[in-house]
Amino acid sequence: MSKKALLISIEGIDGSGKTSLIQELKQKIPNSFVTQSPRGTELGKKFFLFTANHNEHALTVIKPNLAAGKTILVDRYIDSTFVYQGIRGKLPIDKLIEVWEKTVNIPFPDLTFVLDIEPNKTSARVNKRRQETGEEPNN
Ligand SMILES: Nc1ncnc2c1ncn2[C@@H]1O[C@H](COP(=O)(O)OP(=O)(O)O)[C@@H](O)[C@H]1O
Ligand SMILES: Cc1cn([C@H]2C[C@H](O)[C@@H](COP(=O)(O)OP(=O)(O)O)O2)c(=O)[nH]c1=O
Repeated sequence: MSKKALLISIEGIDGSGKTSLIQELKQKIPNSFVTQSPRGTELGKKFFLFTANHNEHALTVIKPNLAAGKTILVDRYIDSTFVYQGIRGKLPIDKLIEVWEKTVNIPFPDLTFVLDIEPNKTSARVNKRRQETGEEPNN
């Protein structure tokens, strides 16, 4: 019997090292697939917009690749919704889960790594990354 494919999410603040860790893991895990949860636009930082985005991403990217037996490494996932739309947006997390259970089908991760770093350590990293990549500041 083939083993169940794993859905692994990597969470952490901007500059905590999610992208770098995922690139390392991708080299080490055979048959892995890397994806990134949809980011919000300026208009789209609300729970229902993220829910629609996560659902679409689950349907079109996550589930087909799990079904194909790939180990999925996802850069930010539903814990980002719990933190940004839930805790920061002041919506109770049990209500968010209840809405998801009733309306959408977003697979929960089998394993989550949270990259825990002092926020003041990430600003130097993000500045360095901006210089290297020319990315624009977020806000
Ligand atoms: N463990 C680490 N130690 C020091 N610098 C790191 C480490 N991991 C990543 N970086 C650097 O920090 C910056 C942000 O990393 P990145 O992987 O883009 O973070 P995120 O995807 O979480 O925003 C990059 O310039 C990267 O090279
Ligand atoms: C996936 C997701 C992201 N977000 C937010 C968190 C971040 O502010 C933003 C992503 O910002 P971005 O700078 O693209 O992320 P990274 O940390 O990977 O560099 O989207 C939510 O609010 N809810 C979500 O469900």
